[in-house]
Amino acid sequence: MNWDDTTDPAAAERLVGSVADGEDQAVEAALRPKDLDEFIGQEKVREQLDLVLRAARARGATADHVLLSGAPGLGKTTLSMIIAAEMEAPIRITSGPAIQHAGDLAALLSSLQEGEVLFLDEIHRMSRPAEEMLYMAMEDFRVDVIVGKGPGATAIPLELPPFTLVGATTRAGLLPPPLRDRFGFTGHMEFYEPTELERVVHRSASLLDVGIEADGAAEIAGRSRGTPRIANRLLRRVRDYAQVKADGWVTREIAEAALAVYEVDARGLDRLDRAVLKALLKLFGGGPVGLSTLAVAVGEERETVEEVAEPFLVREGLLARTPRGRIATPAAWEHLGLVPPGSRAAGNGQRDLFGA
Ligand SMILES: Nc1ncnc2c1ncn2[C@@H]1O[C@H](COP(=O)(O)OP(=O)(O)OP(=O)(O)O)[C@@H](O)[C@H]1O
Repeated sequence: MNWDDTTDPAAAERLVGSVADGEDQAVEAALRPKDLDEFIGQEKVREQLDLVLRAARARGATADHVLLSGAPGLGKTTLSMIIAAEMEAPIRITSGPAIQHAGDLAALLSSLQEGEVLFLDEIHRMSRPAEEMLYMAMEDFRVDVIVGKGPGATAIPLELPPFTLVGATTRAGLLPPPLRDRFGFTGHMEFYEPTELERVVHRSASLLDVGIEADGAAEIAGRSRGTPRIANRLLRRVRDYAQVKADGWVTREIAEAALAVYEVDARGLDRLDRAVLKALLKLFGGGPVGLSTLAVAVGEERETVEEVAEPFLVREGLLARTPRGRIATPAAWEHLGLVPPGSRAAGNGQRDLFGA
């Protein structure tokens, strides 16, 4: 699945976008769980990783390389920091797009300390030559530095200290098998359950010194699209509202009122998501309709509809992509309080397609 909405500017501006914005980056450091016990949810990954790390510690060895895959904002960076903390090792953080030349990677690898954790975000976006150098570095803790050009070029082997590579990717399927195979452990990060996100919201509220009722936390969690980063962001907006419009205490009513101001609905859809669904239902009778036509109808670029709005609508079972075009599911009609044309369900409080 394509979760990689990092390149679309429309994605970055959204309150429910999963990519970190400047404000997120500033506060996220304070909200990150510091060890595996504090890390909420992802039970399988946590349990498996715990075993990998304990075993490495017991052997006095550097932990195996770890690959973490999953959508943005699910906690891959946080887990890499936890890995370093649990191994009592320093961590270096960089990303695939920042390593464009094999020489950049050689310089980085040769400056690592023994046992250091190297977190490589967006590992699927590394250049080919750097990727090939990484194979040998991961397996043999050695790189060949090429000196000179053409027939006179020579490869000088450079020994590296043992290190743990933690690679993160939103697109595990894009990694070449030789790279994937060199990781000793792969953890697939799933979207979080609402009850887990409630715990995330409670924890963050306590760190941010925000008073919150259980109902208020549940309301925020239910609109957070399975993503802790979004939960934390919505909490901050709700906190603003509670401080400006009330006494600072977050109740269900306050959370609902605040998120209505920001146009994030009960299921976590925002203005763009609803515009796409509304056009599909009201203008095209639920489809099928082609992506380009749908994009024109909502006044957005085709890529914005496809990469920013659709993945969540599909995941929520509100929209389906078919060979004949996009179609709305019965859940979409229900969510927007509309009834499909020809349906005999009108009269139960829902409006039919043409507002009758
Ligand atoms: N399991 C969790 N428990 C509590 N908080 C979490 C958890 N996972 C993530 N968070 C919080 O969500 C925020 C985003 O997490 P993080 O930066 O680790 O995500 P990411 O998957 O690395 O995102 P990206 O792919 O964009 O780099 C952080 O502030 C972190 O505190």
